[in-house]
Amino acid sequence: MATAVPAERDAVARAFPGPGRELAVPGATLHRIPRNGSPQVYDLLAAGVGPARAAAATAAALTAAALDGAPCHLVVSAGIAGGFAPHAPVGSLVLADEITAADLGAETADGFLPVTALGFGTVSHRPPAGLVRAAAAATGARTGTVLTGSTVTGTAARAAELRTRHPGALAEAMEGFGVAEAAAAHGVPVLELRAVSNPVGPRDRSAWRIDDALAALTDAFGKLATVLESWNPYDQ
Ligand SMILES: O=C(O)c1cccc(C(=O)CC[C@H]2O[C@@H](n3cnc4c(=O)[nH]cnc43)[C@H](O)[C@@H]2O)c1
Repeated sequence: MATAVPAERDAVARAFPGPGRELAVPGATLHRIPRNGSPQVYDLLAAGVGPARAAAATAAALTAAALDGAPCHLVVSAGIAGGFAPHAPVGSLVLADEITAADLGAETADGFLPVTALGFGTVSHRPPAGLVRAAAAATGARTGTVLTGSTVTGTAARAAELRTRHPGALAEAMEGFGVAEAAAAHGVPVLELRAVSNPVGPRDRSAWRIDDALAALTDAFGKLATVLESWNPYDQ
């Protein structure tokens, strides 16, 4: 599970009985939590803020696990996010059915072109649909696109532009696409679960509800655990 900052990682960790232990691998520090009655473990990672840092740390953790002979079966990008009103209000949970890079491309006189239109790479990853359905049913999360950007939206105009380009977008954060790129490079499926701490739009720090969002994240992971543990990776 890859969060951006330690406060998010600790919110996820509180959902599990623990205790965990710190494990340093080249390029990342993991917080390893045993799974009840199973030789398998949960590795929690505070990967850093932004898609590049998140991709680098997630890739390091995945490589370390593979070299250790215990490859990861699933990567979960998790944390707080901005929610597009009225679709994802503050305090709600959003599970990505699509993880999309919102600003990877080129600006032209005729508008934004995604990098795929330039003939490169990818701009979206799709988590396994069955797992998204089961996880949403267990947690009560709304499902939709979660956008990844390197810049937090700060105006109503930018929020409207993003919704016009991505009508299915429910939330905006800064790491999911980076985590998903690392997972894809390792052939590992990915989920993104976000708790909405603020509306996407005009900057208003007094409107942030970070503690409420972190509590919602803990609650969600408490409900998600049985879904993750019963999920068969061959049931995409
Ligand atoms: O200074 C600001 O105006 C501002 C507004 C919202 C969020 C921030 C952050 O520094 C948090 C970045 C951190 O949290 C995630 N996050 C939370 N809300 C949003 C958002 O509205 N848009 C994008 N990212 C958000 C993000 O994944 C980072 O990890 C500052």
